[in-house]
Formats: sequence, structure tokens, C-alpha cells
Amino acid sequence: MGGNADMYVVTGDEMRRIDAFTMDQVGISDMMLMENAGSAVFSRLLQRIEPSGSRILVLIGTGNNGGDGFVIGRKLMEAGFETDIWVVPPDEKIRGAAKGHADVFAKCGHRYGSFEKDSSLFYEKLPSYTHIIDCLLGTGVKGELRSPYQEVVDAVNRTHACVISVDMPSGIPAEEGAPAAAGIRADRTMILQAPKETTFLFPYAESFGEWEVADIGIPDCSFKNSGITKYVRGESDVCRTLPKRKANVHKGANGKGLVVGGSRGMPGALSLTTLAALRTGIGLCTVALPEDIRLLVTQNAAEATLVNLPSQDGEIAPDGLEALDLTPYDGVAIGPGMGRAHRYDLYGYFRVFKGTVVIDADGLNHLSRELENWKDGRDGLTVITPHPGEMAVLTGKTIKEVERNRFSISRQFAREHQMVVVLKGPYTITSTPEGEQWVNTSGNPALAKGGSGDVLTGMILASVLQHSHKIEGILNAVYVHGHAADQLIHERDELGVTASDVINQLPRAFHSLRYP
Ligand SMILES: NC(=O)C1=CN([C@@H]2O[C@H](COP(=O)(O)OP(=O)(O)OC[C@H]3O[C@@H](n4cnc5c(N)ncnc54)[C@H](OP(=O)(O)O)[C@@H]3O)[C@@H](O)[C@H]2O)[C@@H](O)CC1
Ligand SMILES: [K+]
Repeated sequence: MGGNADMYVVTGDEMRRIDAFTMDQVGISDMMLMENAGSAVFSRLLQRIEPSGSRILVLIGTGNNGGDGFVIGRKLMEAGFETDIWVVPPDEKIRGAAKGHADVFAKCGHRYGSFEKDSSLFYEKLPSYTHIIDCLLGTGVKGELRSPYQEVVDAVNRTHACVISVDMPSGIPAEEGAPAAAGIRADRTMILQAPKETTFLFPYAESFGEWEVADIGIPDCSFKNSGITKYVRGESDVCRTLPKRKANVHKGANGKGLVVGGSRGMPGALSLTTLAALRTGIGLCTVALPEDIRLLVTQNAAEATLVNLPSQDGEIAPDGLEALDLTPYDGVAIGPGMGRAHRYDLYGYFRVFKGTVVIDADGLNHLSRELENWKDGRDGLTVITPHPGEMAVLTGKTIKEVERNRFSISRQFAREHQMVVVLKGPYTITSTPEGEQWVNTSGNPALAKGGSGDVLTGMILASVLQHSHKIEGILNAVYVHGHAADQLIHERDELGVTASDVINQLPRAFHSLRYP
């Protein structure tokens, strides 16, 4: 993948490497980057803050995040906004480019308040501001906030002002795995150039509020040369890569898929997966299921063909998969509603199959018992779609550990087991065995319901079979799934949106992306 349109995801250390490369190898100075950062944020503030009636506080800390604040403050003052600048650390702590911009600010005739010298005046004025621009701390924060930062942050969080953080909500770490920290709770964060990992990890993500990304002129080569392979996947990427059908295409060219699963207790999951595959444009879809539930599934998915598998106790019999010939199919999705009563040798069954295999739900439970076998990889692409609970079972970690380390745990699992991992949740992360990762930006809590995962599985199967670049197929399915749910909650409350609603919305979701 790649190209100029990529938006990257970084840790604090990675961002420092990228900054260093940009300064030392590309030749754009830190003063220039800071000027760009301040200008980019200022022009975005102009779209959000009216000069009349607003009183703005720019809050400045020790490091370069504070340096951005001197640029923003200067520009706000020169544009006629009623603006106060308060600097929290003593003057002598401000160094480097931040000191450079503090000097520019002063030479332009502007003055700032010193929290160290007059904290009582600061606290007295704090409730009077309509907007607070938070430039206290950025990616350089380490550990829990020290005094007086913690007190200032708490006081800001108690105000009724609109808080806009620059790059990061101050106090929040940039990377996963760091201990939970209490920082600024922003209404909006204007991220500089590249979102940080915690933008997408809860509980940190809540502190960012709404977020947007401001380009500060760091070139793509700085990211590539720093080895960054984590990306944000947004709408424009999907619009660019949706496959277009030729007028004379026949059904066989759009993929022949097989959906395997279902049990007496859970026939609906299989219907959802099948219908989602059909609504995602699969050419032909066959359902393989325990023979005693076939009527329940066929009633719902008239377009699918059926293969009956031997049934035992309402689930596919332990040797039931052996009878199934995979040669007619380009891809298989296995697991929805499958049940857990029996054991199957999934690796042995799929090893030499050249098509894509998508494993979800109960299929992941079966997979967890034979993980060692998968480390050698198989002939075709394997995709797993765990939610954090399933990822915890697969890795032997707790759900909390998975949630705290979504990037590293999914990356490592994908590498070790030669699979594409689609770790679901708010901001689903897709990881390849080669170490590339994409964060999905569509979706909402309406999807946190039974059946959503079954729908995604069918969509991924169908989408992979229609894309020449299979990873793009997966990423597009993940995006469109969330996009359909986003469209639905414009019209109705998220509580009442079901997985079936999402399936029915898919034609509209695809249409809106194909003809934006
Ligand atoms: N590099 C560039 O070219 C560009 C960078 N840019 C901007 O720079 C930001 C990163 O800058 P940075 O590295 O200076 O980090 P930043 O967070 O501002 O300050 C760190 C300092 O804070 C302190 N401190 C740390 N932990 C603390 C704690 N728990 N509690 C209290 N204090 C704590 C500690 O200082 P100390 O108090 O120890 O002297 C530490 O040194 C980045 O987010 C972006 O906004 C843009 O301008 C574009 C160009
Ligand atoms: K900040």
C-alpha cells in the first residue's frame, strides 16, 4: 500500500524519530515545524471561534507543545481575538524551539502571565474564558502529572469552557501500555500530522473528544524512512479502492464463497453471514450446515445454495467437514453459530486450500485449541475476526490486557500465526503477518450487539473475493460495515439498530461511497 494519502499512527518515540529525520535529513527546522503547527491549528480555530464574545486562554507548558502555544497565541492576538497566554513552568525551563518562539512572541510586543509568579490571578481569571487552548504537554509526557500541572489540569476540567487540545490532551500518554493517566478532557483535539496510538484506545480515546488532524508539513518520506507501518483507514481510502464491475461480468467472476457453521441453537448467525455476503456482492454463495437446521436458514437466504453436513447433537458432526469438497470455492467463512460441542481439525482441513479462509465466532474457539499448527501458515490467506474476549482466549491474556495493548497484541499474533487479525471493537485494528496495521474509523455503539460480527464475517468473505488486493478487500468490508451503521443512526436511535438493519443498509452504504 502506501502513497501520499496515507495517514499514519505513531507512538511518542516514533514521532520523535520522524521529527528528527525531518530536521536532520530533510532539512526542515524545528522552528519551521512549530510555526507550521501553530499556523495549522490557528487556521482551524478560525473556523470554530468567533472573535466577538469569545475570551481565549492559551495554556503553555515546558516542552515543544508549549512552543506551539506561543505561535497560536501570537496569531490569535494579531487577529484581534481577546486572548490571554499563561505559562505554567518558570521561564528558564523553556528551551530550544519553544524558547525561540517565546522570543518571537515577546519581540512582537506580546506579554504572557506567569503561573509561577501569580497563580491566584490565574485561578481567578480561569472561569471567565470561553475557550481554552491546551498546549501544556504533548507527546513528551511521562508518567503521572506532577505538580502544578495536575492542579492546573483539574481546574481546567472543572471549567465550562470549550477545551481544545493541541496534538494531545495534556497528561494522556501517546502510546498503548502506559499506565492510565488523568489528563485534560478535551472537547476537541487538533492532532499534529499523525494520530497517536491512544487516540484509538479506550479509556484514553474519550479524553480526545472530537479529533481532527492538521498537516504541519512533515513529508511522507520521514514516516517511510522511520519504518512506520500503522495507518488510519478512512472514507477516501475506501472510495478510491472499491472495485468497479465491468458491464459484461458474470457471477462466477465475483467469487464463489462457502459459509460453514450453524447449529440447532444458533441458526440465525449463519443466515446473517450469508445475507451479508450476498449484500456485499458475492457472485455465488453456498451454505454448509448441519442438515437438521437447513430449513431455518434457507427461509432467509433464498439466493444461497446448500450443502447438508452430517449432524450430531444439533452441530456439525466431528467428521462432518471431511465430506465437504472445497475445490469449487474461492473462499470460506467458518464459525458463525457453529457451536462448541465437538472438535475439528481446522488446520488439517484448510492447509492446502488455496482460497481465503475467514474464521470467526465459535470457529475461533476451535482454532484456539490447535493454534500451534497454524504457525507454519497455509496455502491461502487466513483472516480471523476476534472481539477482545475472543482475542483474550486466543492469546491467554485478560480482556483488559488486550484492550490496553490492542496494537502490539494483534500485531504479534498476526506475525506468529501467519494470519490477518481483524481485532474488533471501537476503532477495529487490522494487522497483517508482515506487520502492517490499519485503524478503522467508521462505526458506532449501535454495532455493539449480537449478530454484528456475523455480518462482518460475511462481508469480509465477499469483499476479499472481489478485490485483487485482498487486504484492501478486508479493510473496505470493515469500513463499510461501520459506515452502514453510521448512516443508520442519522435516521434512528442506536438502541434499535439491529444486525439485520445493517445488512439492509449495505446497498445504500456502498452507493454513497461509490458516488460520494
Ligand atoms: N519536535 C518537533 O519538531 C515538533 C514538536 N511539536 C510539538 O512538540 C510536542 C512534543 O514536544 P516535547 O517532546 O518537548 O514534549 P512536551 O510534551 O511538549 O513536553 C515534555 C516536557 O514536559 C515535562 N513533563 C513530562 N512529563 C511530565 C509530567 N508527568 N508532569 C509534568 N511535566 C512533565 C518535561 O519537562 P520538565 O518539566 O521535566 O522539564 C518534558 O520535557 C508535540 O506533542 C507537538 O505538540 C510540534 O511543534 C511540531 C514540531
Ligand atoms: K496538549
